[in-house]
Amino acid sequence: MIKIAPSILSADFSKLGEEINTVVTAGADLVHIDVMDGQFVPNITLGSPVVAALRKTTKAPFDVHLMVENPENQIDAFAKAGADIITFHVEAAKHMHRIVQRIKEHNIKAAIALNPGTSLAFIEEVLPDLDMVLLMTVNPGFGGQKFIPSVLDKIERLRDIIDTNEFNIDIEVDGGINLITAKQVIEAGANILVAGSAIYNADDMKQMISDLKQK
Ligand SMILES: O=C(CO)[C@H](O)[C@H](O)COP(=O)(O)O
Ligand SMILES: [Fe+2]
Repeated sequence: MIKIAPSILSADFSKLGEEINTVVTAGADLVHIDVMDGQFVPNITLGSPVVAALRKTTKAPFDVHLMVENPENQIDAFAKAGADIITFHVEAAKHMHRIVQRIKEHNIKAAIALNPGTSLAFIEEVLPDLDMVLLMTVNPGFGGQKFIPSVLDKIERLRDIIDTNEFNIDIEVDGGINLITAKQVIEAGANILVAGSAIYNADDMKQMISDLKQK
């Protein structure tokens, strides 16, 4: 089953609570929250107090994508704020295994993100401990960027590893997902699609979410 996770990076930040409810009503399976620290990526977005406030506005699962240096310092705060999945970047992590365990201590899902230029080999040893892998299909930092097609091959290779080993791990993709690239990533083996601009700029969000699932 394909799940859609609208990224609130493309939402109107002056009314985030309403914007989340709009996509949840339109059929979002998860709410994707992009956390940027101005260090790992150039932008700064929001922190755990904002997530805690948004938690009061919906019961929908929060998929928190940490684009931050030293992610180990942020796990407890975002878990307490109400994250259901916490994803950190392998490129920012010195102690990957420890961070995964730290997330799991909160009884929530743990995921690792890989930039387009990062090899799957970096997560091989921790793969059995993960609930999800996020394969970035753009370089992180901004919404509305162009999909990088070379990641399709990486999605296929990860799908093969997961299926061969009978791991229960979701493959999420993030960046430049639209009606054309959604078809490509689903065929390659992704099952959770993040989409920001495609959903928030759509005239009919409900139709867009349903169309992105390629039903
Ligand atoms: O993590 C992200 C950027 O670093 C965002 O989730 C992503 O870019 C979504 O935006 P769009 O669908 O417009 O590309
Ligand atoms: Fe993201």
